[in-house]
Amino acid sequence: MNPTIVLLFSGKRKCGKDFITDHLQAKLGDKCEIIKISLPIKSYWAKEMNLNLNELLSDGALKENYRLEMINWSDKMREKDYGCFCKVACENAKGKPIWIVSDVRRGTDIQWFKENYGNKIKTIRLIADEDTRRERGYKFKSGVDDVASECGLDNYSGWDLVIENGRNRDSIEKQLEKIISLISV
Ligand SMILES: Nc1ncnc2c1ncn2[C@@H]1O[C@H](COP(=O)(O)OP(=O)(O)OP(=O)(O)O)[C@@H](O)[C@H]1O
Repeated sequence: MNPTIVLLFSGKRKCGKDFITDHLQAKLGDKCEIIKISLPIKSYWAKEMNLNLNELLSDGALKENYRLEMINWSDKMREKDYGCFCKVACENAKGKPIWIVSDVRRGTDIQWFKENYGNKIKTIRLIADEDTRRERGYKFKSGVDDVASECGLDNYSGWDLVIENGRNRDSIEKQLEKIISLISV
């Protein structure tokens, strides 16, 4: 079964992509599935390096230790097929009507979803001020924060919704309400 709606979430490091999409999933329940484009990348990396996949998926230090290498390896793969990780990541979600893609990072990610799911996609940008992101553990790293995986969508202007998740954020309930209103239009 194809999805009826595909929500694409984007935002810079520590803006709260996992936090917001986890809460959204808890609210929507069985109807939805979270898709992480980074999952096939991390699965490969965990296998190759003999790492704990769950730890690599969590908000801990392991992810940061390997982030740069994972970006560089995955960019090489994308040069051959820009949709390769999007395609594999979606396999797990087949059967659910609402797809929540929690880590859209590049124009080619949006392009791939548009090509495959057309007007079912809605794009959401999460923003947070740098101080708040720093409090959550963000620290600028050259090769990570100044390359396409982090900045690829900085100049994208077609967002269906922009959500503030920094110092001036609304309550999570209000944030979720705004997102859910996209599903019903
Ligand atoms: N609205 C919020 N209220 C309270 N804590 C938050 C909020 N948003 C995010 N956080 C916390 O900030 C930290 C970073 O958030 P999260 O992991 O969701 O960011 P991310 O955008 O997914 O980061 P990354 O790009 O590194 O994967 C987490 O510990 C999370 O619980």
